[in-house]
Amino acid sequence: MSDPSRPVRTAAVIPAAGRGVRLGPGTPKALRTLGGTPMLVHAVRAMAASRAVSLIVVVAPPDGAAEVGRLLHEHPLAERTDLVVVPGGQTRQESVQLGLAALPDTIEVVLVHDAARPLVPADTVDAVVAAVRAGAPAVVPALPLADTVKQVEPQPPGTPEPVVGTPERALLRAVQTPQGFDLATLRKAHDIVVEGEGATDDAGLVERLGSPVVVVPGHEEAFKVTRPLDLVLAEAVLARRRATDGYV
Ligand SMILES: Nc1ccn([C@@H]2O[C@H](COP(=O)(O)OP(=O)(O)OP(=O)(O)O)[C@@H](O)[C@H]2O)c(=O)n1
Ligand SMILES: C[C@](O)(CO)[C@H](O)COP(=O)(O)O
Repeated sequence: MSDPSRPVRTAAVIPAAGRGVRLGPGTPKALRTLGGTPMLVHAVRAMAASRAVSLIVVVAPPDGAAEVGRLLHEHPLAERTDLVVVPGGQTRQESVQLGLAALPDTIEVVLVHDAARPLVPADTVDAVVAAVRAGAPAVVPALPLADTVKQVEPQPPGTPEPVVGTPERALLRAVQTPQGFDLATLRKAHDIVVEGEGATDDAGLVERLGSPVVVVPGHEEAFKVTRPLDLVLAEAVLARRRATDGYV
């Protein structure tokens, strides 16, 4: 039986190597600013806000690791959190794999958190860590859906898409990050799933192993900055936090 008083070493991998095509032309998405501070810096601070996290691996755009290193040097963290920057890959899955490869074997629990979810609250991060430490090999924060979802038969642009089904909404959840894992389980999942047959999130890879994945409550402010309107919402949330919580 595991000793609950023994410290479990927890790291966070932050994939930040995406271009942000859906946000529109410009610098890579993670380096765009939110309230004057790069989105990536907010995401790194959100992980460091959890006392459990002792190491953060940032996966930078493939040609931008030096720039990201400089940027993070200008925005230092409290001394208890170590920071490493590695270059990323062509897909999110590849970037996460490169981040996992940088983790020492002393790490037991890993969080994978999108740089594009800069405003996840510390309580959500802590809830994910706590569920993994309690024995779940894979934990995802998620929220019920507000919209009804239709399954369609995809058609070329301009052609109406026939509906083939309406999944029961009460059974669906919209999944966020950080997703938390027993490190050995996540490494195994990434090792056996070949690129191109991947999943859109890390828990999806663990599901293919046949290992259990559980959901804990997500948070509205953990939304992903994907399209321009998300940036407007993120600026508003940040401004409110700065005015009311002394958030930096
Ligand atoms: N090759 C990639 C692609 C994505 N990501 C990261 O994965 C997270 C979630 O991806 P998403 O928000 O979809 O970002 P992009 O891939 O940049 O977006 P888009 O598809 O609009 O280009 C982001 O933090 C992004 O930087 C990554 O590390 N490496
Ligand atoms: C991991 C994720 O954020 C969970 O919702 C999402 O799947 C990332 O998807 P994207 O294809 O990178 O937008």
